[in-house]
Amino acid sequence: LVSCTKRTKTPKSELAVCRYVLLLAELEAHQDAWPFLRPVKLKSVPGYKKIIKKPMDFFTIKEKLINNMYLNQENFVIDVNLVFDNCQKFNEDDSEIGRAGHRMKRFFDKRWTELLH
Ligand SMILES: Cn1cc(C(=O)NCCCNC(=O)c2ccc(F)cc2)ccc1=O
Repeated sequence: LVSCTKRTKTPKSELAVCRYVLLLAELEAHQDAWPFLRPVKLKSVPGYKKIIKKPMDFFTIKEKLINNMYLNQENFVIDVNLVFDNCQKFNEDDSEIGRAGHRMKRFFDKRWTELLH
């Protein structure tokens, strides 16, 4: 009889983690990813610390992935969307970083949908 205790992660969640790692690698490789690759330097970007309550970036997401901190897929998507929501909040749509954020969000939404089907 196969033991029913969950000694290891269920294969489903391992597949999900692979999907996140793949998708994150694609986000980081995107030509418009440069504003989002590392945490925004709060000392060198005036106003950012006050305006953005929950900073997030692709490097931080990768660390959370590696430390297995995304127990379900929602939290992964929530953090990725936080990167783009912060960007829209802090930057004019018609700015270098604002436009990069919109392009990255469109790219993510498309790939996320494709990977789910
Ligand atoms: C998302 N966001 C980012 C900034 C920001 O100033 N971000 C750093 C830009 C400079 N960073 C680079 O140019 C860079 C970073 C890593 C790399 F691998 C290559 C280039 C300001 C407001 C904001 O809302």
